[in-house]
Amino acid sequence: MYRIETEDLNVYFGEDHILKDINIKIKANTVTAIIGPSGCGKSTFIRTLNRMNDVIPNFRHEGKVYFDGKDIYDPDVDVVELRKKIGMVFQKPNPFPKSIYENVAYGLRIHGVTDEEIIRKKVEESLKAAALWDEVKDRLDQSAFSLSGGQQQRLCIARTLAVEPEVIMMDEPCSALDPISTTKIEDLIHKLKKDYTIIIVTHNLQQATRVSEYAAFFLNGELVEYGPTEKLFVSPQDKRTEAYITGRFG
Ligand SMILES: Nc1ncnc2c1ncn2[C@@H]1O[C@H](COP(=O)(O)OP(=O)(O)OP(=O)(O)O)[C@@H](O)[C@H]1O
Repeated sequence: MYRIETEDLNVYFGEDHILKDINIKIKANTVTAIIGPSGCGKSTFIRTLNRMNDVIPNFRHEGKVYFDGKDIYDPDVDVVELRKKIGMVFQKPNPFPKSIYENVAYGLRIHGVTDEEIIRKKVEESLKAAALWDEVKDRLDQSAFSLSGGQQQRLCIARTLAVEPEVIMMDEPCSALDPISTTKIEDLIHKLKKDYTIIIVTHNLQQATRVSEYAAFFLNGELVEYGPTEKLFVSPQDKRTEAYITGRFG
């Protein structure tokens, strides 16, 4: 069984047809890169996978989105629980105006965990998993805003990990970061793959080749090509993929 699967997925914002007949199957414990020029629907696609588009008033979809075989748009699906299982990290680090510790503890508290010892252990475990613990262990009470941009992004990853997701979606997580912080996030993605399924939107094609095993090329709302990253980059099957990866547009 695939962890995430879409079947003839179409997405509309009002009259605009944003995603067209998307069929994709994503295996557990893999990293999939979503690539394509600006405005082709990458963010809309991943936001459809954990129902984040639901908040947009004129959003409408047709087709199916399965998570572990269950259609996430079925009426009996608990959306809060779904978003806990399919976490999201955004382009710009967005820590809360709270301490480093409380940023990671937050998700546990809103999900009803009250035992401080459990929370403390989970905060430490999540910060370690996000490769941030050694840098912050002596300053957990300081504001999250005292961290560098790269550290803030790893803090946001720790916050996502704390609620034990199964899938982590990252929407251009390195685009606001310097090269050293970018390398740290990429190393982290390699490590996290063992325990999580990762979907990353990136404009950086080198990054896609460095971190992902599968790549999906979107263009004008269509999924033009999807397959093993190496194959897609070395021998693209579609002329449009070839044009994009060789820098002829986008
Ligand atoms: N809330 C919205 N209401 C209406 N149209 C929207 C909304 N959000 C996005 N769109 C449109 O949907 C299309 C796809 O946008 P999306 O943000 O998914 O593209 P993208 O590939 O992620 O772009 P980028 O790489 O620039 O972030 C665009 O034409 C955009 O204008």
